[in-house]
Amino acid sequence: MAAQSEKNGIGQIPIIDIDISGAAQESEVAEKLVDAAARYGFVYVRNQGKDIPIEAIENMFDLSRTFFSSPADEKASCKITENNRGWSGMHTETLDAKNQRVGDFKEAMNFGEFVEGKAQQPLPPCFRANESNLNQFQKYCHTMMLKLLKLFAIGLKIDEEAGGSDWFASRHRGGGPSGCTLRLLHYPQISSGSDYQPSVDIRAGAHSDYGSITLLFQRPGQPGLEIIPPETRTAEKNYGPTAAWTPVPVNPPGTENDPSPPILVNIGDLLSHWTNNLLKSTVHRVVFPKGGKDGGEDRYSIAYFGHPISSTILEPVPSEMVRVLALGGENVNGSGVKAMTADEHLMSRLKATYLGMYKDDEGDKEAEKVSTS
Ligand SMILES: O=C(O)CCC(=O)C(=O)O
Ligand SMILES: [Fe+2]
Repeated sequence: MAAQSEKNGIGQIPIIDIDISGAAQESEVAEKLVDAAARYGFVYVRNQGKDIPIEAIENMFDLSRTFFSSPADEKASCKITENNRGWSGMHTETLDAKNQRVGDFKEAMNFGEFVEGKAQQPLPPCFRANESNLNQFQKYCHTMMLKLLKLFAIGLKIDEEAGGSDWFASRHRGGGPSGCTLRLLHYPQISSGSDYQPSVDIRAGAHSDYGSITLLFQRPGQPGLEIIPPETRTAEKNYGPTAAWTPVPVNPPGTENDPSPPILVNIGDLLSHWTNNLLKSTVHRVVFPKGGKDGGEDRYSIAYFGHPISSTILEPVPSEMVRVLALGGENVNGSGVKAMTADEHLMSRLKATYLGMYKDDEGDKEAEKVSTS
């Protein structure tokens, strides 16, 4: 099928088809992908079940519902630890501490990498019985991430002699652990009598993702994601209610008849930092549906956070498009910045998110330093 990209109006995130045949089409799609990532930091990837079978996505959502409805002590048996794996309950995570009164109205389950098909973390019975499906789903996501990274490298015209189209992908596969994380998310509906304040409370506070790229799976009829388009962002980092929050529909026009909503792909802080902010790490959040206290439905989503191999040194990207953006200061290509590894970058961001879980308090300071915002 022909690759297709359309900008359906101002402020709308482009929809791209990555079902590619032939090199000419590949570079056309790659260019569109880089344009979308440079302008919005987000792009919809049509989902016809070619990269990831629709059934595998449906099964993951079924499993997610089963897990989140299981008894509290079962969930507590795999509680999140410093390695960022496991279950985090309601209000555990506070993505935007400056603007939030309480933590996010969500619960989540993080899976780190599997080794030889086995999870490297405690699993409650429902996941234990589905370990091979979880492993397979993670593989699908990882493979799709590598395909996208290849397209980004082509779109950025990375120098052939330095590795060309494989430059990013080769730093995300084989040889050692990485921060790659599969995350199931559940945003429960508000029960009557709960301490929920519609004017301030939020399902997931404003944040940008930490890694290279994120794949996000959403469900029809369960909206809530919003972004601040980079071009509307102000210098003073206003992520509060008066920022230019723009809803991101689950099914943008033209995708309603696809077998599954498009997969949203967004750029994380690390890839933005790495490309001297050519690709944007866009701030986003998840809000409650309008309608008040007793309204709304449960919302489920699944995110795959792609990261380079932990020991990867974030050396300058050998691309003229990236080099011309080197202005010094925060840029990897500039002077005076310590070349950090992917793992150092990730740890600095995690410490800022899970207030209190990491014992030292350096996280906030380090996060400020590496933030691409
Ligand atoms: O649930 C969503 O739609 C977004 C989740 C998200 O942004 C995250 O977990 O980083
Ligand atoms: Fe996110």
